Amino acid sequence: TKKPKLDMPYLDFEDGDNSMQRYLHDAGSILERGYEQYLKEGLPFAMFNYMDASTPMAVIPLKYLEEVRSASTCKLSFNSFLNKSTVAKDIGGPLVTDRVIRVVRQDLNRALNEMIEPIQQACDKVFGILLPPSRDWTPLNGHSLLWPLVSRIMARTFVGPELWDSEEWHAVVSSYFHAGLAASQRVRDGYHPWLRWTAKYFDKDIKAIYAVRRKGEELLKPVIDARIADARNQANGQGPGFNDGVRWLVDAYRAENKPIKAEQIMQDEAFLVGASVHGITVNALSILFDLMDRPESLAEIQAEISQVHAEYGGWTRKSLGALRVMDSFMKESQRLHTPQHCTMQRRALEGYTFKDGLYIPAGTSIFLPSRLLGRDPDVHPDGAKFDAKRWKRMREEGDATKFHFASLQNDMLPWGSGPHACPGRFLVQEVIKIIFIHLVTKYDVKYSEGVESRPPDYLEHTNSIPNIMALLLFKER
Ligand code: HEM
Repeated sequence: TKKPKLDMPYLDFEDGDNSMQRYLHDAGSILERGYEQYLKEGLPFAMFNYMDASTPMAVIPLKYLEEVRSASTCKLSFNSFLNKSTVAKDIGGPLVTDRVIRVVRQDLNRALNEMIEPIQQACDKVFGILLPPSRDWTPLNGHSLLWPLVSRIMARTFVGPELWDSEEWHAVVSSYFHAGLAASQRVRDGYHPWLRWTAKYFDKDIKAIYAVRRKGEELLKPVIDARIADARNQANGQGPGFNDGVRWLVDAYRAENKPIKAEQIMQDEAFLVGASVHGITVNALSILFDLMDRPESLAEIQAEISQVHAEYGGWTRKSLGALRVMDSFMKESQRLHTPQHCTMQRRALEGYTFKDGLYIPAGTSIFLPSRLLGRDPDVHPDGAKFDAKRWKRMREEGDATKFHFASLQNDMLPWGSGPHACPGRFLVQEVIKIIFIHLVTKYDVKYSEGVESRPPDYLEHTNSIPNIMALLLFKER
């Protein structure tokens, strides 16, 4: 018997230009049309999937959220979606595993309190180097400031004290990330799925990935040995001496009785870098642009920082939690400018039928709307307006435990939802707050000559990335 096909309307560009380039830079306009025409009516639609040309994307409405959330990972899989769309296996990139997810969800979140101080030290050092004391305005784009800063913060968290500030390590991380992006795009666009395994023999970026992996393994080996020794010492009643990603990974492999290999730990670290550095960088930059456009909010946030600091005497998770104006501003910025148009992506590992009969064939990936949901005025009152204190008011007038930057909500999905919701979101919340405490208390920031407000986002398939290359001017206050 013939297998059922994806049964939903298919949207493409109505003017007939359906080139890959068009999907790379303009897919958002199809999503906008589909959101208004179908999703808001509770109906799904399909469109070309730039990340996997073999099957269309199935974009489904919010009414399926609960079912997607609770579907078994053997049927609707986030890991499979990610591994397939990054073509990680064919380019030698890192695969997401349940183990590495567990490390973030359990070990990282347990350690968050202890991370606050090292994150502040990383900020002190990197700001000091990139924006040294000067009476003049220093030009720097958002990427040049935030990438090295966030990369060091994440290295302190996931690698530990030995390599967090190592130029060699950061060169490995940066080369791996950039070669990975280039290779995955070229292999997706240029190789038939059956022939992708051959790309490693020809593609210069894949060769670069294997080379930086080896370099990274060399750097990690002494760190891994120190963590194995630390775990042994702890078993004998001493320590622990380390609380970082390499130690958590070593513990995870030991608990499973699996060999501890530098090769695998390097790949786990690469996944953690990929999941965190770019996302935090663009989220922080987006908030910075929104803040520069609202001097009255900036002044309120500066006043809140000094009042909370005076009250608590320093920065801990508790005092960071008391920055309610800042938290609300961050969340409002994320509501309007979350980079991902869609989240809750899952790949159907077998044919999947929703309760109302909607059928998703094996191999098809589903997506839920995130950015357009956040902007929808029927979902968020006065949805087009940047209302800086929207979420602070909701906490005061409604439930004080909800509506934080890292809270999960059904009416906006920047972190996804349910058991697979982003486990790194609490770290993101604290990191962005610490970065802004440094930035707005120590520096004035303005746009370069001729730019009045937030520059337009870059559109990249179903993502809208804040303009990381726009030049900003910084001066010590
Ligand atoms: C602003 C930055 C970030 C954003 C916007 C973001 C967003 C997301 C989203 C939308 C998901 C999918 C959730 C779902 O489908 O239900 C996810 C998953 C995940 N994120 Fe993040 N994330 C960010 C930063 C981080 C960081 C810093 C880490 C690591 C520390 C991290 C680790 C993960 C992991 C491990 C998963 C997979 C969870 C699972 O499948 O159970 N993310 N993230």
